[in-house]
Amino acid sequence: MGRIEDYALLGDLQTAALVSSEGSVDWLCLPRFDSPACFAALLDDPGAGRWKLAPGGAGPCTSRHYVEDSLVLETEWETDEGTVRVIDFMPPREHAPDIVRIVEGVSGSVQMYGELTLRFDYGKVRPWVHHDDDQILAVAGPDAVRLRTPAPTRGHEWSTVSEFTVHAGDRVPFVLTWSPSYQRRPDPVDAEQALQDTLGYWHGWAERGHDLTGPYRDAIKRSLLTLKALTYQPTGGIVAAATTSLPEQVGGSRNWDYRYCWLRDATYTLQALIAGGYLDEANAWREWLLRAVAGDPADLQIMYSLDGTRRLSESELDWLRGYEDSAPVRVGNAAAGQLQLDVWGETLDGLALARESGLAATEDAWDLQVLLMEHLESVWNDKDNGLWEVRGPRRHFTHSKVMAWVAADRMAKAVRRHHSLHGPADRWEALRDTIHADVLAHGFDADRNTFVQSYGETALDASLLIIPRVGFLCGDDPRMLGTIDAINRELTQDGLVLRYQNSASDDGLPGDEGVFLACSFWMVDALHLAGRQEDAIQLFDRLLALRNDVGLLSEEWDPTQQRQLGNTPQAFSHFALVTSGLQLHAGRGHGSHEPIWHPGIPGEVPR
Ligand SMILES: OC[C@H]1O[C@H](O[C@H]2O[C@H](CO)[C@@H](O)[C@H](O)[C@H]2O)[C@H](O)[C@@H](O)[C@@H]1O
Repeated sequence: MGRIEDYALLGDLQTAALVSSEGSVDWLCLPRFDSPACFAALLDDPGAGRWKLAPGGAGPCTSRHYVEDSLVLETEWETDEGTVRVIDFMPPREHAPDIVRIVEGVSGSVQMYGELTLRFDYGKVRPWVHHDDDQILAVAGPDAVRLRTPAPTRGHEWSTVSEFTVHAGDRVPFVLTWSPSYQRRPDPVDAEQALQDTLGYWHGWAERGHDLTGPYRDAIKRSLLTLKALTYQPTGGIVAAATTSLPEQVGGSRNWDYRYCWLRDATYTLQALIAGGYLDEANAWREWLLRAVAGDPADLQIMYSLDGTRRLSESELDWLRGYEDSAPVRVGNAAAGQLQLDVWGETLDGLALARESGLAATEDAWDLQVLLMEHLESVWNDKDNGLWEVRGPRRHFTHSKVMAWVAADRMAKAVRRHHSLHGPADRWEALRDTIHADVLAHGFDADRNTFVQSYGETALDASLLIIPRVGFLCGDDPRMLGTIDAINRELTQDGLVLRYQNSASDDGLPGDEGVFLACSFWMVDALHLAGRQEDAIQLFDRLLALRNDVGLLSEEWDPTQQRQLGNTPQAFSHFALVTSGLQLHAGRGHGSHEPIWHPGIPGEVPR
């Protein structure tokens, strides 16, 4: 399989597909992001399911791009015989999920080769395939997939092969549609009409946001589009990434399933979407949250499935080799059962931002916030697994305590600012001050002038870079300047930031990992808030250069091999890009709970 950065994303707001630069759809879960994959070649080889459509014998494309602000992908090959373009997209879902591929002859006459290998249940199940009127129908158990195309097709070794010549001006459509095998066949989709509708949808969505200008406009917009593609429209939930088990170290076992809704990742995504001008998504997510966490606040989970299901049992798919032999491939995620105290802070911070940005407070939403805060009052001083979800022993993570401070701060401020919001503000202010003192007493190493990962330990942690952004200390506080220096000195590889040193902090896992991209964006924010604007811009520009040719980032980067690592595209990396980019764009610092955008922000980055 290709490198992680070889993949582009298609999406219909309920699931996503990854298309390689060789024109192969190597990852697709149907009907939802977290359903079993019918194309799982990404995690094994083409026999685990894929759909290739490219000039016969061709390698990687000559170029590819998304059509303006959309998720419609155009991939071009210039060959000796001529030039051909494949237009790939998933129409935003109305009834059944479709992938549409239109082969367009640009010049000359090009011999095309298509190979559709469907393998349901993550590569395990071979369907029965036969012709059904004008369609090819593949059925196994609950799944049915239909392919409609005027191009010739034939069965070959459990795949459907299509060989044809495309001439300049030709447009040859392929429409692949999924439906439950026990339901009637979905109405056929007209490929050209679907293309116009899909472009219209994404352009309309892009225009709804703030009108961005300046050198970072395209990068920020692409990240916002990517974050939108990771949202699940029927419920308002947001997945952390579109994939499972892309490794944090090639050949290693740090392979996790990210196709779920983390309260942390989702609220950060929400902050980025709000900053980009998208309040509807914030509203949908708040509704999702109210349903997902309903019940006893003591039972709050740090993550749920897209519809709020709580049981996300982790298991291994032993029939898949894993990406470049990085085994195991996991589905489900045992982190769902962990205690991660930061999520209260992130959630209450995100809801405060939504409120301050104009999303009307509702009684239900405020009641939930009060219940969450009351529960946090009783547990903030416990040891936890921290935001990095360590599987080693629980600790007093400094970042978790800082985020508990955030929760108390936002709740107290809400009551003070809004007459209609009631709660024990005095008590929450007192708790806020207690936590502040606790962090400074136990989470700061005065001898080294740096905050540390957990109380009483010396290890560093990049999550502490968010301290000024959440308003715990000023950006130019000497303790923050010391932390920035310590992280730059001891926690970077090739100038990019690691989450923590595996050798110094027991995370309970074997192996190593790359640099965590969101942490480098947090360094951009910290530098900016410390007044080191030039350094912030330099690092941000460097991070932008790590995006692939279509603007996507996975979770991590391997500075030695110069390649992306981890699940892709990852919301964590993209929301961090958006907030850092907008902050630089605005040319001023802002707090996580303050709307970043308001009239009067200059349109150009001051350089
Ligand atoms: O490093 C071990 C943990 O890795 C995953 O967690 C990471 O991804 C989450 C989703 O983006 C993110 O919220 C978390 O901060 C990251 O550490 C994995 O999900 C965990 O199961 C695993 O223990």
